[in-house]
Amino acid sequence: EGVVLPNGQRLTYKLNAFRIFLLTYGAALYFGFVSRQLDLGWLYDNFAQLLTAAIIFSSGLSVYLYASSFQKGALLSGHGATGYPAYDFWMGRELNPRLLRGAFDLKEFCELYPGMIGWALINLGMAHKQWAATGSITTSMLLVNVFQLYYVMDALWCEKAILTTMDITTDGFGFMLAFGDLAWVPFTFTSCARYLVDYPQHLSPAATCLVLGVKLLGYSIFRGANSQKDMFRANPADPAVAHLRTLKTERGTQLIISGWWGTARHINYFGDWIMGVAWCMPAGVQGLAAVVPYFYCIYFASLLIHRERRDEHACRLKYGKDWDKYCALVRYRIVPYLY
Ligand SMILES: NC(=O)C1=CN([C@@H]2O[C@H](COP(=O)(O)OP(=O)(O)OC[C@H]3O[C@@H](n4cnc5c(N)ncnc54)[C@H](OP(=O)(O)O)[C@@H]3O)[C@@H](O)[C@H]2O)C=CC1
Ligand SMILES: CC(C)=CCC[C@@H](C)[C@H]1CC=C2C3=C(CC[C@@]21C)[C@@]1(C)CC[C@H](O)C(C)(C)[C@@H]1CC3
Repeated sequence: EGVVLPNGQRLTYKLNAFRIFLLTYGAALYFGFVSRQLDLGWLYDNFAQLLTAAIIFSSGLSVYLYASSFQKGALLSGHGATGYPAYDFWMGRELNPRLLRGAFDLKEFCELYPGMIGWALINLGMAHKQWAATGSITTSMLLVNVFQLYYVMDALWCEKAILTTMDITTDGFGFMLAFGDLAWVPFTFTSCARYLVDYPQHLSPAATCLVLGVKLLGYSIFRGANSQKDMFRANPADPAVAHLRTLKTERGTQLIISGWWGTARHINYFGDWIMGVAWCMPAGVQGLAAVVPYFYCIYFASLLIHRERRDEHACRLKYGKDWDKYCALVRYRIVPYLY
């Protein structure tokens, strides 16, 4: 798959994330739970050491990325090469640093492979630790594993969708994404699963149904909105999206102003956040008091609010006054009738 950058340059990517996920996660499942030759609980026992290693590695990678971005011919990010070293180190100067004569894209790899697959494996390790300690896996631990596993699989199966995100097309590869991909995602997104090893929660059937309902609501909005936009961007004449009302723009690309995208300018973020709440709910009311298992949905709200502002800025540059027209038609940023 390829992506055409704002400067017209076309980059190609080899998409192997889902296959590598199947190999690694499948092996962990078999050797951990079937042949029982692998103690996945080791991930729980050595969590702090692994996190420390991830922080050290991502920091070292960031130093390499910053230094190598000064090589002649490096393709720089539009807003990561400001001349302010601290900001450029954080955001990343080079847009798509590569190895092996351009065959290995460091940013795309780090964004989807070690962090996302690591997230699923650490969750599995938490479930294995609970299973080894108690002889069973609670409904709450199962829900967290299944929910987040599905999210990881969705991201890896739809790997080419990441090629049009701002992280690939616009943001440089610096400490924010290196640390975010390799340390933040696998070690903070697993907070709830880790909490459930120390404080097992037993959900009632009613509570389980409530969690499932919230997850289904969030996923319907997330998948419905993202698929609608992806289909429209791929082929506006597709019968599934041809009925949508749109705003024609001088840029040439149309903006959807009905369907999911008529309710809020980033309705997909709202669905994603609702899913995040469903991932935390298995920790129950006791988890709320502990805060840690609800960290994901608290952090995620701040990330999405900030991300929406960054995308708004990018869209205002892309669309100019047409974006103002769009904002007048679709007044809410993320939450319909609220924000
Ligand atoms: N779990 C996590 O930590 C994270 C999850 N995500 C998720 O990733 C998904 C993708 O988010 P993100 O990468 O921010 O990008 P989005 O999928 O939100 O896409 C934003 C782009 O879509 C286009 N667009 C915006 N409005 C419209 C419209 N009305 N009609 C047609 N096109 C429109 C614009 O690009 P153009 O017009 O140029 O096509 C805009 O720049 C989201 O669901 C988000 O929740 C994102 C970050 C972190
Ligand atoms: C505090 C701090 C260092 C934050 C760094 C932000 C990163 C954690 C996120 C920035 C963009 C991300 C994306 C995903 C995960 C989190 C990070 C890396 C993503 C891979 C999750 C799955 C989605 O389907 C996605 C592929 C669209 C998404 C891409 C952006």
